[in-house]
Amino acid sequence: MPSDTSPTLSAHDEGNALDRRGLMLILSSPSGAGKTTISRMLLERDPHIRNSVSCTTRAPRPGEVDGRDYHFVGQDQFDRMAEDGEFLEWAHVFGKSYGTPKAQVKAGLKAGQDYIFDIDWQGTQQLYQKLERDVVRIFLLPPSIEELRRRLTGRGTDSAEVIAARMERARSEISHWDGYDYVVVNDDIDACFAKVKQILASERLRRARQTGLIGFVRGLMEPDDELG
Ligand SMILES: Nc1ncnc2c1ncn2[C@@H]1O[C@H](COP(=O)(O)OP(=O)(O)OP(=O)(O)O)[C@@H](O)[C@H]1O
Ligand SMILES: Nc1nc2c(ncn2[C@@H]2O[C@H](COP(=O)(O)O)[C@@H](O)[C@H]2O)c(=O)[nH]1
Repeated sequence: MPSDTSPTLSAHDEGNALDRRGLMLILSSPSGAGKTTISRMLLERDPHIRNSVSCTTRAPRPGEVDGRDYHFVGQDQFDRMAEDGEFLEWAHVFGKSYGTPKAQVKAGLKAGQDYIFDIDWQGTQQLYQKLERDVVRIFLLPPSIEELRRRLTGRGTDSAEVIAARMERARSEISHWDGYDYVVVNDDIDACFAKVKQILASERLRRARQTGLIGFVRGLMEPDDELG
């Protein structure tokens, strides 16, 4: 029998697992490749992961909700927050400012909470420099440049000018693919989602994240009273 101080198996993730530290799942891609779609699918289906809601100075798109999709802030407020060190990372993207608020994430990770980040390569590098062991980096690629244009146009949320600017940046965004742990081509959405889920499931099982393992293994290795 394990002693009183041995950890018990706790309900965590799918099925029972040991207590563990949370992880930061980063999704990056050229604009329109499918980060938001995959993030939403994950958030709807997996109760153990939360969205890291960024601040941005860009205007809301139709259907976007303040506080859920982004915190929409003015440039002055964003600059003040950056100056006060309120961001884990921040960057200028497509002429606007975007940043990840620090609040919650650090404490959440310690308590075993996972977070999903839809951020660009600049933010990914900053998070990796600060929290390397917590970060899992996935880059999504479109099946072709033509399909990327079709998706940006078909989304119907941006002006022709905005779409042209994002297409113009697509190749330079794609050039950062090799700064990621995993690269997934988002051709079929369900197949892509299945791969992202597989990555998440494996990363949750990493030994270094399983903070309950040391005590659990110690308990297993204690002498068995019944054997004498
Ligand atoms: N595998 C797919 N097949 C077809 N359409 C897709 C697929 N994945 C995403 N889409 C569609 O492509 C459009 C762009 O997707 P989404 O908004 O998720 O991209 P994004 O990478 O988050 O873009 P941004 O960086 O501009 O926010 C959406 O209309 C979405 O429904
Ligand atoms: N470095 C950061 N990049 C971010 C953040 N939030 C979003 N993004 C990236 O910006 C572009 C454009 O996003 P959109 O919603 O305007 O289409 C995209 O690549 C996002 O991943 C952030 O907090 N930090």
